[in-house]
Amino acid sequence: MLVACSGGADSVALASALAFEAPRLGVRAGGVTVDHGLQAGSDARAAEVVLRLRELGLDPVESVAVRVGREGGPEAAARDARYAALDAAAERHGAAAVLLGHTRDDQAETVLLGLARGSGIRSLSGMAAVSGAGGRYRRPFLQLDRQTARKACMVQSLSVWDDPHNADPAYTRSRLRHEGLPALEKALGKGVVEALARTAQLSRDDADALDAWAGRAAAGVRDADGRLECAGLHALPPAVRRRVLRRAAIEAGAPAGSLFARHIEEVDRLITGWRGQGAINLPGKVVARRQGGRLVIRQG
Ligand SMILES: Nc1ncnc2c1ncn2[C@@H]1O[C@H](COP(=O)(O)OP(=O)(O)OP(=O)(O)O)[C@@H](O)[C@H]1O
Repeated sequence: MLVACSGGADSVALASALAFEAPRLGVRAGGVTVDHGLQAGSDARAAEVVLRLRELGLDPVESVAVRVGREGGPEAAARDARYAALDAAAERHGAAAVLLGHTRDDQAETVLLGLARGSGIRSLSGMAAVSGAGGRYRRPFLQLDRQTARKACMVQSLSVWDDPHNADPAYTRSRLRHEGLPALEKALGKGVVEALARTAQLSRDDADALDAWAGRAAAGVRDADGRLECAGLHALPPAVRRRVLRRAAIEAGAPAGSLFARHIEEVDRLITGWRGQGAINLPGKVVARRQGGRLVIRQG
């Protein structure tokens, strides 16, 4: 197992927990830190994290420098580069799992961000405890509050580094962390973070059930040429129909990350609205076109 450590309290606490548990679990435990190169001195900090991980007894430990592109904004680009580097590190070391330090507070923030975007329940289900190809990514602290992780570091005198981005009001997530959630806790009580994390779990179960339903429904409305029958689609509950449409768009080559609810709603109106004919352009050069009683979604 490899722990992905930024040097922040959450992932340092996780690294220490992994080092402690590894002998009992009978696993070899290592660590990796990613240097995004976005701030002056980030390489020195990465070297410091490597030292700390070694002191905890983790082996192998490495720091990986990545080049962050600009696509989708700096936060998204850094995340993409980080996951690519973590994937490569897992391959290099033959690691079955990469542990991430996301906590219940991160989960609550993710749910609120989804709510504010007007997303469906898949977004409200936040981060999964297990994700990635072959279930590589694990988030063992997803039920743990951030304060406990911080305390664990203090009790063990583990030095941690606070990413200045996490406190920078220019970032939506940071405003939510430092202003939004405390205000919500003041108004609604301390249990709000835990409640939001529970919402995430309930939404995940519901979203999984709807996805399974949509998988079966898709087979029922598709003709031999892969076109979708509008009458069959129309008869489906909207939540299932939108999932069938989304799945068809992704199969036609639309990148899942750029396919938003508003795109699917537009395609949905080709079936349910007055626009009997017409075409909707989707990301990835995919076009959804109504042809009489059929809907064709393919590369345009
Ligand atoms: N530069 C990095 N190198 C390695 N892993 C990272 C890095 N940045 C983030 N991670 C991993 O992703 C998790 C979530 O990171 P994120 O920045 O979203 O949250 P955070 O609350 O700042 O976490 P932390 O307190 O551990 O830095 C971290 O706990 C860690 O496991």
